Amino acid sequence: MKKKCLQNKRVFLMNLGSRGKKDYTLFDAFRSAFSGIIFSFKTERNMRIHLLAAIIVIVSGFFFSITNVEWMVLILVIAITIALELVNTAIENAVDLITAQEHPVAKAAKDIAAGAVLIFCIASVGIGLIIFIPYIIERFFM
Ligand SMILES: Nc1ncnc2c1ncn2[C@@H]1O[C@H](COP(=O)(O)OP(=O)(O)OP(=O)(O)O)[C@@H](O)[C@H]1O
Repeated sequence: MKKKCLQNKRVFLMNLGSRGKKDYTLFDAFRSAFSGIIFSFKTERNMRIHLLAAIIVIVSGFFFSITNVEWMVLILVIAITIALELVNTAIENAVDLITAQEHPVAKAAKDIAAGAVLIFCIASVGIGLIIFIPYIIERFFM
């Protein structure tokens, strides 16, 4: 999958060169951004896990009728998690483009990017617990 996307990217860049940068419209930019998001969902298992977690959190938000401020926090947390995973995917692809060989610097780059996602995921779980535990206690234990 990654190889095919890399091939597509090379073909795209070659075509772009012949069309000229000016022909790259705002619509093209949005399309590229969406194809990046779809690429990440197709190639990254973690991204699909984030999506599943986001769906569970959103359904729980409706179930417990959380407040507007809590919705804003959750939306922000979901968006940042997915955005970080997208950056992580971009770094992984950039590293793979630079070297197909095992290299300690390539490992460090990928591990650090993954670490950034992990840190925010841990914070997200904490935020989720702070928001939902009082609702769970009120609904099921009182
Ligand atoms: N070129 C490389 N040289 C050395 N180690 C590498 C290299 N490529 C990947 N690794 C190691 O393998 C791990 C997994 O890399 P991979 O590119 O498969 O990402 P991934 O499975 O999508 O990772 P993640 O789940 O962390 O997003 C990296 O975190 C790194 O430790």
